[in-house]
Amino acid sequence: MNLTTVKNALETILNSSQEFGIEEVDFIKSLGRVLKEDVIADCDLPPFNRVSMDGIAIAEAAFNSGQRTFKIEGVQAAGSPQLTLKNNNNCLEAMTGAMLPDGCDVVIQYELLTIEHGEATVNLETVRNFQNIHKKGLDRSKGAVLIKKNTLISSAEIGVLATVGKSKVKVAKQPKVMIVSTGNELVEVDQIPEKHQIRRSNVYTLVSLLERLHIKAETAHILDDKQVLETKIEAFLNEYDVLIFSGAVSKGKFDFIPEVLDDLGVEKLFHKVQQRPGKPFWFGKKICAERSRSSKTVFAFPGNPVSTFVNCLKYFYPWYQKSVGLNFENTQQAILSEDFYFKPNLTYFLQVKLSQHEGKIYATPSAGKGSGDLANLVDADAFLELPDDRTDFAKGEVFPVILYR
Ligand SMILES: Nc1nc2c(c(=O)[nH]1)N[C@H]1C(S)=C(S)[C@@H](COP(=O)(O)OP(=O)(O)OC[C@H]3O[C@@H](n4cnc5c(N)ncnc54)[C@H](O)[C@@H]3O)O[C@H]1N2
Ligand code: MOO
Ligand SMILES: [Mg+2]
Repeated sequence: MNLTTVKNALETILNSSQEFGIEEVDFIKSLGRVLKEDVIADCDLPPFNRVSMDGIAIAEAAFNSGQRTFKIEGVQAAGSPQLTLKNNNNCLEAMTGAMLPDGCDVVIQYELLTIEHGEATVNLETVRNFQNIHKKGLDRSKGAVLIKKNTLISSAEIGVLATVGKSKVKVAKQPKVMIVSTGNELVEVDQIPEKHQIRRSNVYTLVSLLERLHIKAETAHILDDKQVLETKIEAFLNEYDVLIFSGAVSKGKFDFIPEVLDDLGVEKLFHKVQQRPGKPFWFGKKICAERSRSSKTVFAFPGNPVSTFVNCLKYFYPWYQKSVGLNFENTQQAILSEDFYFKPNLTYFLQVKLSQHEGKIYATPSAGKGSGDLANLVDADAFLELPDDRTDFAKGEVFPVILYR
């Protein structure tokens, strides 16, 4: 049997990544999306010399000439236009966030003052020019690139978008995704299964995995009926950019997905990967004739829950990340905390529990009872990727790790 290596499978998948265009969204809805324009400072940051302590604003020259008591001329509040110190020997009370009054270059906080009869006396030997003043343009200058194109928007970026007045922002369009489960044995979550049935769980795992990427996928369930599968999948291929299947890709009498996809003109790029779990993974693409640049991508994951889970993380995630312009290299690694043995000539995605010790991340095997044991996923945190070229993995060795928490 001809198995594709994990490396080749991933390479094929990354080579078939595609862009889905750009759209403009309200900045507050852009969390988790990928920015498709540079965000520029529309003014200096801060935009004016900003008082950073509540107190009084004075002229340094007056202080340096020996003066310690200053008559209060008025109050410079935040949100009020800039005042001017009329007499250089006086002061203005000035609040945090206010413009530094014209003629002042030092702010002294209330804690270091005594105020009596409209005069402030300073209990200090020296002052520093521009003390307690956040200087105009100190953080960034007008015109500076504050956020680069292709940045994943987090709460930090949301604040910056707001501050430069980007109420609408250009982001990568998300692919339209349909997640399909198959199988006569599956019933809905709110149903009581018969003795021969189980509840349908994989689609919900997949929906939630895609939600972490801020993709809102739709779902469907199709029984093991080739004709029905053909009709429904044909319609889905017309409507969606990506189809993700779970189940019916192995050798069973009712594992119709590969032949149905073939009948519908989806080109198989590989079927079966040299890995466990998730070996019968089928991946393909359909080029749409009428819009030649657009194509449909099909991830048909094996039905066992752990297979579906790990394959979505290992293959769909980087495909999506590359498609929208994000860095997709998984550089995370962990140290195996005990010896492990795995005989088959397959890349093994070992379920592990992670822990930290002296700044290092350790992975303790929590292998579970095979790819049907989805309960074990709750006890683990990640998959440690053990290469297919050997059987013994020693305590202390470092391997790539795919986290899901
Ligand atoms: N003769 C062989 N049999 C099998 C092989 C093989 O190489 N030769 N491979 C095994 C491996 S490995 C896997 S993985 C599974 C893959 O099976 P399918 O992709 O064909 O999936 P199904 O047969 O439909 O289901 C397998 C298993 O998963 C359960 N399942 C399916 N969908 C869901 C869902 N949405 N939620 C929860 N559970 C689901 C299903 O009930 C089955 O128990 O094939 C092996 N067999
Ligand atoms: O690929 Mo299967 O997932 O080993 O059970
Ligand atoms: Mg099967």
